[in-house]
Amino acid sequence: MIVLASQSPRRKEILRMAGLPFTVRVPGVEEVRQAGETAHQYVERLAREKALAVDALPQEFVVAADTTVVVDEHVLEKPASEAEAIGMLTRLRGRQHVVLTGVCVRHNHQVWSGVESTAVTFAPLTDADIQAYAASGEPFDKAGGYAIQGLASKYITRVEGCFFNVVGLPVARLYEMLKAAGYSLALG
Ligand SMILES: Cc1cn([C@H]2C[C@H](O)[C@@H](COP(=O)(O)OP(=O)(O)OP(=O)(O)O)O2)c(=O)[nH]c1=O
Repeated sequence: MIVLASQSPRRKEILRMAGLPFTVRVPGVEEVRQAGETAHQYVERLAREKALAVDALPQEFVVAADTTVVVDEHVLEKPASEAEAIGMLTRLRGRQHVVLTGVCVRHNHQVWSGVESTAVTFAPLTDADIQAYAASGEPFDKAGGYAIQGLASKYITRVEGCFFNVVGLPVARLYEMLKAAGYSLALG
């Protein structure tokens, strides 16, 4: 059985869509980037910490992830205010940025992890577009302040790489990691 160490509704939805049965155990991990840590190191470390922060039986496969948005070396996490969301979207509009998701599988004292990267391009949004989107409330529990699978979908002109990685879980890469760890769908 897969144990999803996440409270993200999007991560649950992606596992459900992929037909991977799971239960949820929510880790209590503080998401603070360490000085000098690259964005890749940050998301991979957090995914590992989340996977290690939940109890699991030897036969269970723990899955955890952490997503962040990087543009011009700036790491954009979840906006804490409408003003912060407006600032993020202003930085993202009319250009390409990268979404990184660190993903971790833990099984029987063994840990596998990696970072999947997807390039996303935004249309040139007007200030009015950005203000309306920020006022929608959608940005607030999303890294980078947008949801490619939500209202922001009408603003995304190009995706290069795994789409589900942007939403929060690179499910094809995760499935390869699960199989490498000995997971089989027949196990349920
Ligand atoms: C970029 C982007 C992010 N997101 C979401 C996915 C994640 O839920 C969130 C990134 O925050 P995370 O800190 O990775 O995850 P989380 O806090 O939501 O959940 P947990 O730590 O318990 O696993 O942003 C989207 O839903 N759509 C998008 O387009």
